[in-house]
Amino acid sequence: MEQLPTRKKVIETLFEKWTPEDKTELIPVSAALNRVLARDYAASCTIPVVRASCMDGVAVMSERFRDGIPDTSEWKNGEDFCRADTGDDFDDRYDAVIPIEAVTISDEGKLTIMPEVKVTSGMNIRPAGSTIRKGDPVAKKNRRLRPFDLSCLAMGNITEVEVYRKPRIAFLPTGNELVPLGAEVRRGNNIDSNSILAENLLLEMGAEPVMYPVTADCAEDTAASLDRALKEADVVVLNGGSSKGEEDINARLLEERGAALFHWVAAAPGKPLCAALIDNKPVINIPGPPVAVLYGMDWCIRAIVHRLLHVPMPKRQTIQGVLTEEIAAPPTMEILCMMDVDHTEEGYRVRQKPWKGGGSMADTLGAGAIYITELGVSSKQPGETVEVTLLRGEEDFL
Ligand SMILES: Nc1nc2c(c(=O)[nH]1)N[C@H]1C(S)=C(S)[C@@H](COP(=O)(O)OP(=O)(O)OC[C@H]3O[C@@H](n4cnc5c(N)ncnc54)[C@H](O)[C@@H]3O)O[C@H]1N2
Ligand code: MOO
Repeated sequence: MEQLPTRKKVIETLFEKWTPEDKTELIPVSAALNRVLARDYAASCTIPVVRASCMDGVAVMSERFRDGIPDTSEWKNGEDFCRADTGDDFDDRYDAVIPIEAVTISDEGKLTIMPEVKVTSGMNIRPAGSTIRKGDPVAKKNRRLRPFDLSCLAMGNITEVEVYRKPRIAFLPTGNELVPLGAEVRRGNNIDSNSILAENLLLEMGAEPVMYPVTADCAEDTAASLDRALKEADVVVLNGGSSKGEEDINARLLEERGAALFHWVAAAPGKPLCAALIDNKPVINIPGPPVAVLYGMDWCIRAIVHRLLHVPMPKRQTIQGVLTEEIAAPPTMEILCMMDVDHTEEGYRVRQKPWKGGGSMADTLGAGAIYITELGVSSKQPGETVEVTLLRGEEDFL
């Protein structure tokens, strides 16, 4: 049997032939959570500007303590000492802070210092720049900004940041049978559930979905929608119409334009996937079945989005589970298996959900984990341990 191109091969070839354009924008730091920096940033200020107390206490002049605790009966607040709490600045004449627990200040403002107190210059004082120094690096290019990164930028008084624009990914559902969510479902109809799936997968990836209404299976209309999407987006996903039916015109359209790099891949569900490049923009025809959309969005579009975002794909949580039933798959294909996960006293037990016959698509999509069969391996037997990737937090299974 002919070996179809693997997911790896498709992505490698696409990335070799495609030169993504870096598009950036300037946004307020307060709106930058999870965005990716397009340049390095350094602090534009020093904090503390001079220095600050690092205890709640009393600031004093250390030279007066050279011979032990001085007589403080005539000391005046604001002249001989002053209150300086944690983080406070104070007059330059003082150079040490005594913790408040080691002194008493009477109602009349008279200071008494405990006899065992030792005072040295700089005591309990944070120097200038101990929070941040002008010019200190505060955030690095190609970092996804987490809450603590935003606080570092704020400490450096950076108000706006240059980030990569969210990749605009157009999603074009196609099919005469499709009706929008909420419409009456008549004989022969199917609800366009892939749009809500794709839109939310894209949002999770940090992309900006550009959603199109359903286009009928008509070559002219699809070509017009595709051209519009190519103007509006960085990447276009054409959904459905990828296989061999009369109405399967989408992959054909890409082939006719001479843009197709691959049609049919060694990954199923979704084997008739077609990957193309038009005007230096990836155009991916993901097959119509919902699990094919889940898989295609995951291995192909996710890789493209992260390339545009300049960050590696986040690692997902995996667990080791013992198979309760055989998984059989052609050794030339990487098959996405939707898995049920059970937590027992002996650990995890996993089982493939049916994806063609024997169960509903809705049940299949509700799987707790995925397993992708390995090239060159034709079956996994009950009792074997496999690594599965969780689609929900592990806490959901415990
Ligand atoms: N004779 C053959 N038939 C098929 C083959 C083949 O090799 N020979 N390949 C099969 C494989 S594998 C797949 S995968 C599918 C691919 O289907 P298409 O990409 O052509 O998709 P459609 O025919 O348009 O739709 C298939 C199925 O998916 C539903 N669909 C489509 N869009 C949506 C949407 N937006 N939301 C929800 N569901 C959607 C559609 O209604 C159909 O039920 O072809 C096999 N056939
Ligand atoms: O690959 Mo289609 O790959 O049967 O769903």
